[in-house]
Amino acid sequence: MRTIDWVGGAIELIDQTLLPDELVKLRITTVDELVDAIRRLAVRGAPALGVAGAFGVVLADGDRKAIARLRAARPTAANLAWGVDQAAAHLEEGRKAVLARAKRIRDEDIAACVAMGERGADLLEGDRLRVMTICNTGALATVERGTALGVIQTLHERGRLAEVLALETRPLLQGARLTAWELERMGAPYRLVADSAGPYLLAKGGVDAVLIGADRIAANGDTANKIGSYSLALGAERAGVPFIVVAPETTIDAATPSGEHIEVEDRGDDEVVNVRGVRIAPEGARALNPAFDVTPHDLISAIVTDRRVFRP
Ligand SMILES: CSC[C@@H](O)[C@@H](O)C(=O)COP(=O)(O)O
Repeated sequence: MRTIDWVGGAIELIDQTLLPDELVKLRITTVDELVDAIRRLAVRGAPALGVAGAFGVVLADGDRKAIARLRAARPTAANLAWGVDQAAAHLEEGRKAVLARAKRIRDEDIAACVAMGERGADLLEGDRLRVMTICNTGALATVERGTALGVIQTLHERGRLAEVLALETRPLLQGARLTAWELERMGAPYRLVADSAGPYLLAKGGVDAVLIGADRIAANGDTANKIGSYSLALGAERAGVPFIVVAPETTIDAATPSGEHIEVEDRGDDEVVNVRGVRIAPEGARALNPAFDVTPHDLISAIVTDRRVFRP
């Protein structure tokens, strides 16, 4: 099953806001519907956003304003603007050429995830690995298989996975709702942990590697990823645990020199003061809600892409 695809002249994607309770596919036929799906995280994860952006240009039918709206729907994941630009570069050649480029981006993403899974699993040493991860970097964040969770799936398929510690990932619980759902379907052993338990569990020595994805990697290796990644990087360094970023080359933004230039999306108060529609803070409570943080390159042991391994 693909997270996102082009089916019968429209985008078909899994509505991730309904997981793990319901597995429902949305059929998207306009750019406005797609922008709405991206903003409310029905489709999410950097590589999946790249594919969504590319197919979205087909739906835009040459409307430059609609393409600009789509490109700006979420600012941090490099892949969204990249996918839009790649497809839009073929606008002069007509709709067929735009659709062909978008389909190639989808197919390249599938191949990239297979390559990252193998390269990441080859890089790790040991036979009974206990790994920690945050957010969701699985098939749901790509077209198939995923990035960091793709490495974990490959380890599981090779019989080398002892356990995954998956951070629940407040405020939107991508770890609890999506990663746990994917690990269940894989039949992989896992336990969920509260985000604040991450660095303590690293310090206690129960983890062999931290594997995360990336939303944007600056030219110097500084990496934006889901909020909470930075505290895991600090905890991993202190504990001497490898901290590994797994992302396709399409997430590398060579035009951004370092992390301080990365725009971090602020998603507003509601997601923090409410959990799945239930208010948990007093009326009038305000919140800060950065969706991502930036891990400096010196805290990263390796960046595994579909083509190579960087050691910053
Ligand atoms: C393979 S996905 C890499 C990242 O996009 C992922 O770790 C992440 O932070 C996603 O954030 P989200 O806000 O759910 O789109």
